[in-house]
Amino acid sequence: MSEQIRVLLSEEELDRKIAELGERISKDYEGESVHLICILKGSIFFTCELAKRITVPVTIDFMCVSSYGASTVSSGKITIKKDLEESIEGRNVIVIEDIIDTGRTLRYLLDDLSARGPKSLKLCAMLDKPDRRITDVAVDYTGFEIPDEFVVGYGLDYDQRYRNLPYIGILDLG
Ligand SMILES: O=P(O)(O)OC[C@H]1O[C@H](OP(=O)(O)OP(=O)(O)O)[C@H](O)[C@@H]1O
Ligand SMILES: Nc1nc2[nH]cnc2c(=O)[nH]1
Repeated sequence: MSEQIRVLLSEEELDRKIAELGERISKDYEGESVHLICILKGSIFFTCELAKRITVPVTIDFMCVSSYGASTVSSGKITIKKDLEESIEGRNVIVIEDIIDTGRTLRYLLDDLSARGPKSLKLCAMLDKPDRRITDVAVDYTGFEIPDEFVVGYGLDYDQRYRNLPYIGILDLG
């Protein structure tokens, strides 16, 4: 096995960008509070770091969704594997994703969550692969646009491994 990982975004670059996003969110919600929805599993690291950089009151909940169909081919149909514990009615919700690729997951979440009556609903993604988009979805806060490469680290996995890398790397399967 000769998997190799090439650094795409260093820990320092990620730290700086997350601090910037935290500042923007804190300004946008001045005088209010925000309810962060962390989409498991990939977004755990990003959500934790971002939450630390937000200066308005923050609450956090978790949701896990997945595509189903044949094991390697997503049918594009999404199901909820773990739902939120708290109601989002009347709250300023920000959905936190590690990556937006085809856009299917965020499109589904936007439609599902907006029907639950939040006061506001915004999307925040650490990484965006615009070349892969098949459904139009507007992301309010984006960290980095990246090329169409398979990336790991900072929450992102390959077969459940590499989530703990402190940087984002391009995986070369050799
Ligand atoms: O824009 P899309 O094409 O819908 O892809 C993006 C989704 O794919 C990844 O999740 P994954 O299913 O790999 O689960 P994980 O976060 O548990 O690794 C990622 O965390 C997003 O939720
Ligand atoms: N780990 C990982 N998951 C993804 N889901 C969609 N794109 C990617 C990617 O580049 N890496």
